[in-house]
Amino acid sequence: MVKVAVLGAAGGIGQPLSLLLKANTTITELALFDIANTAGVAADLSHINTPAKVTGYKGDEQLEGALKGADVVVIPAGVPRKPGMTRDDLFKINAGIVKNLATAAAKHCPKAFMAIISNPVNSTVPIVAEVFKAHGVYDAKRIFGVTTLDIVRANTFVSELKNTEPQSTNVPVIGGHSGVTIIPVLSATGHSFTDEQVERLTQRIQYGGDEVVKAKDGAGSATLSMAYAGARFVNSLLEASVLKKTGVTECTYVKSDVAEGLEYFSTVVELGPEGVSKIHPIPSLNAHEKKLLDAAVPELKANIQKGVDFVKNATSRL
Ligand SMILES: NC(=O)C1=CN([C@@H]2O[C@H](COP(=O)(O)OP(=O)(O)OC[C@H]3O[C@@H](n4cnc5c(N)ncnc54)[C@H](O)[C@@H]3O)[C@@H](O)[C@H]2O)C=CC1
Ligand SMILES: O=C([O-])CC(=O)C(=O)O
Repeated sequence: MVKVAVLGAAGGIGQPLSLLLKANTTITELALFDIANTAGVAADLSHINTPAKVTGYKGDEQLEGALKGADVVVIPAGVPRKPGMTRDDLFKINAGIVKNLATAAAKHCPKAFMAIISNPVNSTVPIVAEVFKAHGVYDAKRIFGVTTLDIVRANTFVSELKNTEPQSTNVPVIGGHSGVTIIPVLSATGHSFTDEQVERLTQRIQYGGDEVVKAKDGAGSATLSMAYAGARFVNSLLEASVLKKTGVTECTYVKSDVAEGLEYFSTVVELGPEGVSKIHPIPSLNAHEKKLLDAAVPELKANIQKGVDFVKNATSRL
């Protein structure tokens, strides 16, 4: 039995993500949770002839049912950006949402792999970790920030420039998931780029999210490409943990000591039966990439501290 719970399943990401997960034949139960509209999404997806039994859960009182027995919990719940906003501007609303959902997960499925999509990821991952610590069920190997969309974008943009197959282009993107904290390691692709190409690609990968926010013009941020990226990440987790495939890797934002002074960082991570199996070090960086890393550190550090403090302050008020 393999149960995946999607929290925020009726949203812009939640619906297409749930559709893609319904197509994964390893999953036997897909639990869809949201504060509204889950019944319709669940009924709709339940007619697809793949093994996963689809169930809908709505509102706080049904959260336990969605989470009980879950092997993987994916969280795309929360508000998206509008033009002019940073991901950090979402903290005010999303921090509380993620904290409450993590609290329920710590109680009802403490061993589940937690895949966090809700922004700002740089802060929401530490929030989930602190909640699990407060409940005495913390396992750093099981909590992931989903940064896969940065890799998906980087692969697309590089393959367009270099005329390579998009699926076999593989650009490591390390660091965090917002603006300057997103560090594409173009030097690791085996391609050569002019300085101007590096500049343009880096800017586009770091601000790919803004490109979509602008194009959607007030109607939200990336949903379809994020659903694709989220499904890719969950599929990799299940391949490594359930199907016991070896050598499955993804860049993901986890508790890590690869970057001095930072508690969380994304590099290539090998996935295994217990979640994180091996964290690869920061790949060798050229001078330009070292500068990107230097620029990322202070922002990432502040984002992480903000998440940690949010839970600590909330706990002390209890
Ligand atoms: N990690 C990444 O690369 C990306 C992250 N995101 C983030 O994902 C989040 C969701 O984005 P969208 O799906 O576009 O937003 P959306 O507004 O379309 O959907 C969010 C869903 O969350 C639900 N929700 C709100 N509070 C909830 C709660 N307490 N429990 C359960 N569900 C709740 C809403 O009812 C809604 O259905 C945003 O924070 C966005 O910034 C978006 C794209 C990429
Ligand atoms: O830009 C946003 O707000 C959503 C996001 O994280 C992305 O598309 O990478």
